[in-house]
Amino acid sequence: MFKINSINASSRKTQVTQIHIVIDLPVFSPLGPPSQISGSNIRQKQNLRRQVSHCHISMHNIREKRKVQCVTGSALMRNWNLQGGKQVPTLCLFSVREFIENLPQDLKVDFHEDSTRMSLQSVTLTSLVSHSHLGLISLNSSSTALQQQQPVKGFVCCPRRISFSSAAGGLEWPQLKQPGISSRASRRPNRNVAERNLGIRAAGMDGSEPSSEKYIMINDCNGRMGRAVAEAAIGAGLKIAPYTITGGPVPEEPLDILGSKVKVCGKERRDEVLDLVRKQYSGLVMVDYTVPDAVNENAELYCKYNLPFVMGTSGGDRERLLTFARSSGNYAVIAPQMGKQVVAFQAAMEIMAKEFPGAFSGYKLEVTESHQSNKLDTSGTAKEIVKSFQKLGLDFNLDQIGMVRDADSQIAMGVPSEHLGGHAFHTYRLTSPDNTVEFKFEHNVCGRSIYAQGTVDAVLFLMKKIEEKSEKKVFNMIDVLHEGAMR
Ligand SMILES: NC(=O)C1=CN([C@@H]2O[C@H](COP(=O)(O)OP(=O)(O)OC[C@H]3O[C@@H](n4cnc5c(N)ncnc54)[C@H](O)[C@@H]3O)[C@@H](O)[C@H]2O)C=CC1
Ligand SMILES: O=C(O)C1=N[C@H](C(=O)O)C[C@H](O)C1
Repeated sequence: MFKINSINASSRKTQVTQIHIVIDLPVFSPLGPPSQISGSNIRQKQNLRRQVSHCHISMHNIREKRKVQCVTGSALMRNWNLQGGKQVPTLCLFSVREFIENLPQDLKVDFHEDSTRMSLQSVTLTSLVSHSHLGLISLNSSSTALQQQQPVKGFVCCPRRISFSSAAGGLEWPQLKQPGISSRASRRPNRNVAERNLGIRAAGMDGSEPSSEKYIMINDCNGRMGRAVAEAAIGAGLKIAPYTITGGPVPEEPLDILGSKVKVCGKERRDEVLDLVRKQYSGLVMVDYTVPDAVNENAELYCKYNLPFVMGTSGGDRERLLTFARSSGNYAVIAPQMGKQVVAFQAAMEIMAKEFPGAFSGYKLEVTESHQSNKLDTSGTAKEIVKSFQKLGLDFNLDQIGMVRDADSQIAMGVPSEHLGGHAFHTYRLTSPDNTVEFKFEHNVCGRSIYAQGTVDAVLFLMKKIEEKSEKKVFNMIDVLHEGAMR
C-alpha cells in the first residue's frame, strides 16, 4: 500500500501539514500509445489508444497555501491487463515509486513492506475511476485499501485527476531553497539520477505548471545516427520522447531503444507529431539526423513549433538554414561535425586562419574524405574546414574535395574492414610550391559514438540555455566546447 511513513528533515525546516499525491488520468493520444498493443480487434485497439501522460507528486504546505515540492515523471502505460474479458490499461505506479526515490536525499519517504511494485502496479484506471467518485480508491481490487491506510484523510477528484491527501501533520520538510543554490539544483542533489528519472510533463493538458523534464525527440531514431544518439542520450540520463519521424518505412511495432518504446511516424504526420510533443513535453529538444534533402524543411518545421533543435544532419542549403534559424528566434545548435575532438581541430584551424591569414599562400591543398558507401553528400566537416584553409591562402573549391566511397579504395587507405559501414576518414594535404614542404592533417573516425556523445553534449548545452533563459540564438559545436563541454 502507499503509505508515507516518515519524512526526515534537515536543518532549515518548514512545516508540511498535508502531502498531496496527484495522479493524472489518461489523456487521449491521436497517435496511440508508444507501448506495445496486443490483440487484433480494432475496437479493442481503439480503446487502448489512451495513455497516461504523466504522474506527478506534489507536496503542499497547506497552512501557507503553497507548493513546496513537485516531482513529475513518466507513467506511460507499461502493462495491459485483461479484466473481465476486456483489456484495460494498467497504470504503472512503479514510476510513482521511482519519483519518490528521486526526491531530495534529505527527504526520505519510507514505504510499508507491502507497498511494492506488485500492489502498486495493479491499480487499474478503471478501478481508480469507478471508485474515486464514491470516495474510494482501490488498490489491487481490494477496494478500501487506501481508506484503511492511515493517515489518508480524503481526496477530491475530477475526470482527469484524482488527488488524495495524507494527513501528515507534524511532518517536517526541509527548506529547499538555499541562498546561492538554484532551486532546481537544490531539489535534485543527485542530478544524474533525477535527470534520468524525471519524466513526461503534459504541460497545457491539465493546467498545471510546467516542469523541468529533460526529454529529447530524435528524427530519425531508425537511422544509424538517430539510434546511436538515442542510446547515448539514455546513457546520459535523458529521456526519449516516444515518437520519431522517418522518411523511410514505418514499422507497425514501436522501436525498442534500450527499453524505451518509440513509435515511428511517417513524415506526412510530422505536423501532427510535433504539435503533440510540443504540448506534451515542455523543455523538449529536437535532434535531427536525417538526410541532406530534409535539412531545411525540418529546421523550418522545428522553428514553426518553437522547438529548440540540434541539427546534426549535413548538407542542404546551409546558408538558408542558418539565416532561417537565426531569424526565427529559436535555440539551435547546428554543426556538421559533433565529434568534440574533431571540432577542437576545426576550431584550431579557424584560430590559425584568423591569426595568420594567407600563411599558406601559394601552397597546394588536396582534401580526401572517405565515408560509408551510402553517404549521400560530400563531408560537411571537410567543407567547413576548407573554409579555414581558404582563409589561410589556399586556392581551393569545395567541389575539389575527393570523395572515396568504394570498399577497395577504403581498405587501401587503411579503413578497417569492420568499419566500412560506418567511418569518416579525412586527409588535408598541403604542399609548398616547390614540393619541399608538406603538411598533412588527418582525422580518422571509426563508428559513430564520438558524434553521439557530442550530440548529447549539444542537447545538454541547449537545455542549460533554455533553463537559464539566455538569449535565443543559433550556436555551433565550437560554442558548445567553449562552454566547457569537453568532458
Ligand atoms: N554532425 C555529425 O557529427 C554527423 C552528421 N551525420 C549526418 O547525419 C545524417 C544522417 O546520417 P545517418 O544516420 O548515418 O544516415 P541514415 O541513412 O542511417 O539515417 C537517415 C534517416 O533519415 C530518415 N529520413 C529521410 N528523410 C527524412 C525526413 N524528411 N524526415 C525524417 N527522417 C527522414 C531516413 O529514413 C533514415 O532513417 C547525414 O547527413 C550524415 O552526414 C552523420 C554522422 C555525424
Ligand atoms: O555521414 C557521416 O557518417 C558523417 N557525416 C558528417 C559530415 O558529413 O561531415 C560528419 C562525419 O564525417 C560523419
